[in-house]
Amino acid sequence: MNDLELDMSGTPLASPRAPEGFRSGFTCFVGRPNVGKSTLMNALVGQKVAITGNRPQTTRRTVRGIVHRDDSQLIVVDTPGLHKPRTLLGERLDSLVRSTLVEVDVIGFCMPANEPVGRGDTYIAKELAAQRDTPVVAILTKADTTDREQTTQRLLALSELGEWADIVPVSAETGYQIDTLTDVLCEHLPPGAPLYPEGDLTDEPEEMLVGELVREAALEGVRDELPHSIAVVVDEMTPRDNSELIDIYASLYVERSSQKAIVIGTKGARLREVGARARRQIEALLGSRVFLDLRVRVAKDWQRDPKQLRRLGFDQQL
Ligand SMILES: Nc1nc2c(ncn2[C@@H]2O[C@H](COP(=O)(O)OP(=O)(O)OP(=O)(O)O)[C@@H](O)[C@H]2O)c(=O)[nH]1
Repeated sequence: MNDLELDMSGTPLASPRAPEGFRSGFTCFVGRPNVGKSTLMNALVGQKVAITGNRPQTTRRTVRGIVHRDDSQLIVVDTPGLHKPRTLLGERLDSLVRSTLVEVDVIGFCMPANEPVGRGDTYIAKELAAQRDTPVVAILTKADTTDREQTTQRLLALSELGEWADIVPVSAETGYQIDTLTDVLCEHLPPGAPLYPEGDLTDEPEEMLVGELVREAALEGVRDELPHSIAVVVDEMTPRDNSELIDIYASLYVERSSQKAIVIGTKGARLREVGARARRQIEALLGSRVFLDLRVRVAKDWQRDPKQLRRLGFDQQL
């Protein structure tokens, strides 16, 4: 397993020898868009390392969240929802999900308690059945939204969807069974030394997290196709001389000038709100005061253009 672990983390082992009985390895959560995968990862890690949103397909990047236990270390890889490809970006996402599935030690299949089993769930369950070598734990998410009887019914429906190593109902909102889920996932990890130093919660560069927080703020309240058309690049992030302030310059890319007008809003009101919201989150993340300068730029049809995708940083992740 060692080659694979080094491959995925890209970092050397934190300690050359495994402490007696220690387990370490990777998991990923799969499921339809919007079932609560990113929120669940944040709950497991105990800090916001992935952005969430009430629009499907908020997640575009593979973020690793790291859960530290006395006897194990679980690294959560955040995958975009499995979905049928519509654009070039969509196609790349799909192959990313598939390649992630074969590289983890245990898969978490997420289905929400507050919706009946749909075609998307059946499609993904079938995909997972093909991963014979990797155990799959079925997770009923958003268990806070249903009463006991409905939860039981959903658990039953979930159990009939496939061959699961375990089934665990959880709520990332209330924390219900989050520890239990961590225990269950860790049981499936191979023996091995910790892969990351104690205290690390993610291996995403700070600039990436900052960009994601800006994108999250920009997505709030926008409709239709716009959420998929927004990409954020942090152009510069530097501590200001003789001050505790960090200067951040970021560009918000959209695909058309009509979208640019929406993002900016009347007399720039909307962009100011986005900036204020993002700044609060970034200050919490960095533990420092921040000056945030946001520019909105048009990159025509970037989702379909390989050159633009590369420029916006999607080639390294996808
Ligand atoms: N009530 C409740 N809502 C939740 C819970 N977990 C997630 N949500 C909400 O469900 C929505 C989607 O959550 P995400 O974590 O972004 O879902 P995702 O599966 O990562 O979505 P994609 O990025 O589209 O794949 C958000 O509005 C969350 O606040 C939960 O345990 N309880």
